[in-house]
Amino acid sequence: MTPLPSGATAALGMLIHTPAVPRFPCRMAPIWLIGFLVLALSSIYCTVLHPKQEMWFQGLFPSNMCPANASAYTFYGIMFDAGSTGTRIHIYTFVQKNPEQLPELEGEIFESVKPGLSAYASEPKKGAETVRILLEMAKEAVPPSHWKKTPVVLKATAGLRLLSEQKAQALLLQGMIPRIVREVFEKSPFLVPDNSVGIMDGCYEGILAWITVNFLTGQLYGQNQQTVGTLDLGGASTQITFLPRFEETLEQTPVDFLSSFEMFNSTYKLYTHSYLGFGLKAARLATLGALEIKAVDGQMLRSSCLPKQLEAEWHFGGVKYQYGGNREGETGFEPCYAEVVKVVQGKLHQPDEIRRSSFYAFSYYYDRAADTNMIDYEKGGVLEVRDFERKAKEVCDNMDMYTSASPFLCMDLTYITALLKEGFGFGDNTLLQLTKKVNNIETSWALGATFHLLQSLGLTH
Ligand SMILES: O=c1ccn([C@@H]2O[C@H](COP(=O)(O)OP(=O)(O)O)[C@@H](O)[C@H]2O)c(=O)[nH]1
Ligand SMILES: [Ca+2]
Repeated sequence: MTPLPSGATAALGMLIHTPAVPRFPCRMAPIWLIGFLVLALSSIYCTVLHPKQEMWFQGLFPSNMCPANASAYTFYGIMFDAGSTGTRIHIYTFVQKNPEQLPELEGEIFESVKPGLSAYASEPKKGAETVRILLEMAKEAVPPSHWKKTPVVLKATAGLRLLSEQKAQALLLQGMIPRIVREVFEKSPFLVPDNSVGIMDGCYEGILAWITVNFLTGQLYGQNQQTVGTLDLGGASTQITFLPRFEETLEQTPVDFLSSFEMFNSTYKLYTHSYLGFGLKAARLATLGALEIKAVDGQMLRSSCLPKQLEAEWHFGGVKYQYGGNREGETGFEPCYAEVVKVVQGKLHQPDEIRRSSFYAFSYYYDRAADTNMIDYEKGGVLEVRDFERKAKEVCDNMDMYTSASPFLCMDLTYITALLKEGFGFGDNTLLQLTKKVNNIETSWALGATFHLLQSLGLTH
């Protein structure tokens, strides 16, 4: 495994450049008065306020105009996350205040589109166009003088790895989407490193998300580091990553679940695994039995986790599925749990230690908890594993009241419960910190991947 950045950002100093500029009266002030005001404000800004406080006039001054800041320089990194359900752009701004200090992460611009690139298997040009439109945003966010030295990279995750064989060949082996996306990058004014478009190995997904979360929560530098484990639930795959505290965990873990890397002068030996086919949407297909059937077209797939009278169509990864409720048979939490548990039982490694730890959980864990008002959509919150089970029972046993927004709500909550308890082996009272953003930065593998990228290009000191 390639070593991860040893000298990346060590402190978070976030200045928010969204000044609320008051409206001035139309009459022009005398020119000397304007000059005096500019000098006075810039001097207050440079000597007293910068970088501690946010003021309406702050955005009027370039960050390098203050003498104390003369050696500060800003640089950027652009990371695309091509996931199974959507494509996202992360544009990060870093500031190096002086050569002795590590650069700081100043902020992130984030945007996403749906569906993901795998939905464009038969029309790769359209897929690449979604990337081009997102990249236009980067031209707004990064000043033209920095375009040439700002790297742009796209990493695809589980969606593309799951595509049916024929389409996967067209897409990956012949490299249609990667080739066209690379052309989009080459036509842009940004720096296009070698291997700028590719598929990310599952184990990196977990490690890089763990780095992001532990960096953002301040656990990768300074004293008293108490790292936190991370749980990511994508559409097609799911990852679990933590730093084992007990020797016996290391002894009882298969070697391919352990990865070592160095960061901020420390070496971390992480437990990490990506389970392909255990993402929320892949689990829906597995529950419906769609993965065992070769030609799913025309087959009605039924489940006790769906509203009884439902019959509908669902497109995922370029394939059309027809699904519906158990018209004749049972519906509700119990029969649903019995169906769903088969998808996970005995298929995942269960490290003992996790029963005694707490974890950060994001992506679909967050979305389903927010959809059912267990947490605030903006702020997130802390839940116990048993809260997912309680909510799954409530939704599945009252399907008509809950499933108008998504017919899969009962199945999704039941799957999350089964994955946590029967899959990973978490206890009922294990605490989960549901988090979408920390300090306004997305909890995604993309930040960890950008550290790695900047380090490999020698852009961080
Ligand atoms: O920046 C992101 C990336 C993903 N997600 C969540 O993760 C889900 C699915 O993940 P993804 O499409 O990345 O699937 P994967 O390819 O990881 O299996 C999305 O619907 C979101 O809920 C998110 O909240 N922010
Ligand atoms: Ca993902």
